[in-house]
Amino acid sequence: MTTEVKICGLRSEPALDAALAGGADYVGFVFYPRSPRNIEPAAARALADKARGRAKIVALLVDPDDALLDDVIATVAPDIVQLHGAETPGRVDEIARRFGKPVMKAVAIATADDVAAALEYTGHADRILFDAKPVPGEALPGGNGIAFDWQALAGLEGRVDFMLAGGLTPGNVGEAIRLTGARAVDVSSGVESRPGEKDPDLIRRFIQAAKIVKQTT
Ligand SMILES: O=C(O)c1ccccc1N[C@@H]1O[C@H](COP(=O)(O)O)[C@@H](O)[C@H]1O
Repeated sequence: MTTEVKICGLRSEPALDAALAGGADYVGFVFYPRSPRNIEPAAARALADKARGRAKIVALLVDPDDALLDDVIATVAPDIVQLHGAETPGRVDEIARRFGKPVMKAVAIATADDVAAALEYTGHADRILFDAKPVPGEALPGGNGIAFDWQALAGLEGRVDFMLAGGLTPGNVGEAIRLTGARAVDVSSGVESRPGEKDPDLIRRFIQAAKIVKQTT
């Protein structure tokens, strides 16, 4: 079994093509106007249609209301909804029920206590995404290219279905997988030449570096 890879914040065909050719398992689209990776639902639909059946399509939203979810889900038809805001377990349930899509809930991590607190989403979200806690005053709730101390996830391997994110790059993703036992990894900034500008070669290198690591179980 190889590590699953999600390439997030796609906005162009060359970047999508690199993700698909490299063997990405998930491709993510960001629906958050403050992000340099924000994409309109209609533009995401065109890219998603090219990826459909080859990689799972993930719609990333931050504290979305039902109207935005209605629009994104009707237009893009994602396979998975990624919630990257302050959504409560109750709101996760509500969204999963109303839209009938698997939900991945992102949780901001700095310490092992944050990991323990994140487990409140077990039984609500289909998967938990561990991302670095943004530094206070940071512009975005995610996509900042910062890593957290992976030791915070010690002991979690095999007990919780999680995806690892935050500051991953082609250079550090192998070590991150080995240290945490992550079965799935997610990247945005680490495969960009500047915020919002994906680099096809970095995408290819990231997927290769993640997939080469042997999963032990
Ligand atoms: O990518 C964004 O712009 C973004 C905006 C708002 C919330 C989350 C966002 N991205 C997600 O953040 C993590 C970590 O990204 P990075 O690799 O450290 O840049 C990842 O899950 C992205 O999908």
